[in-house]
Formats: sequence, structure tokens, C-alpha cells
Amino acid sequence: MKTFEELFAELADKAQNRPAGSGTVAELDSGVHGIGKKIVEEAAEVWMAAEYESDDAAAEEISQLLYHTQVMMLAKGLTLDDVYRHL
Ligand SMILES: N=c1c2ncn([C@@H]3O[C@H](COP(=O)(O)OP(=O)(O)OP(=O)(O)O)[C@@H](O)[C@H]3O)c2ncn1[C@@H]1O[C@H](COP(=O)(O)O)[C@@H](O)[C@H]1O
Repeated sequence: MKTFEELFAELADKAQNRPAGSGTVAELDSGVHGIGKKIVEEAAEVWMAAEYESDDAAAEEISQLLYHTQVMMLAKGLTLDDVYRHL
């Protein structure tokens, strides 16, 4: 288990060091367009899980949406503070 901040730090490290086999590196290489498609796909899965599946399934889809959103932040060079100041 990890927090939002811990995941972001892990993904930032992956983006910088580009370890072999990292899905994050592959997704970053797909660019903003590819990452955007994953975000839209996961957002739809959040909605469907929330409407028709269990609370745990919805929570899992939400975690995946947060992950892909963090990948987009890294692709755009955005920090956590860049986002937090809008909350
Ligand atoms: N939290 C996540 C995470 N959430 C979602 N995903 C990715 O998003 C996909 C979503 O799964 P779905 O079943 O909805 O999608 P799918 O259509 O089956 O998958 P694709 O065929 O589209 O890849 C997963 O297959 C993962 O590729 C994640 N990939 C990685 N992480 C974490 O990110 C960290 C770095 O991961 P790596 O870069 O892979 O080392 C690790 O701590 C991981 O746990």
C-alpha cells in the first residue's frame, strides 16, 4: 500500500531512470495523446464500476485513474504542488 505522494515519487524516479520493463516508462513514451486515452478509458471504468460493481472494484478503478493522472502530470512536467494549489 502507498500514498498518492509516495506513488508520485516512485513514478518520478521511473521517469528519470527509465528502468527496463516499466509500464510507466512505456506509457510516458506514448506521449500526452496516449496517456490521455488511458485516462479517458479509466474514467469510464470508474463510472461503470461505481454504478454496477462492488465498492472494492470501484476503489481499484479509482486507483488506476489516479495512477494514469500522475503519469500525465509527469509527461507535462507538473509537480504535486502545481496541482495542489488548485484544490
Ligand atoms: N498503480 C499502478 C497502476 N495502475 C494502473 N496501472 C496500469 O494501468 C493498466 C490498467 O489496467 P486495466 O486492466 O484497466 O487495463 P488493460 O486494458 O487491461 O491494460 P492495458 O492492456 O491497457 O495495459 C494496468 O495494466 C497497468 O498497466 C498501473 N501501473 C503501475 N502502477 C504502479 O506504478 C508503479 C510503477 O510501475 P512500473 O512503471 O510498471 O514499474 C508500481 O508501484 C505499480 O504498482
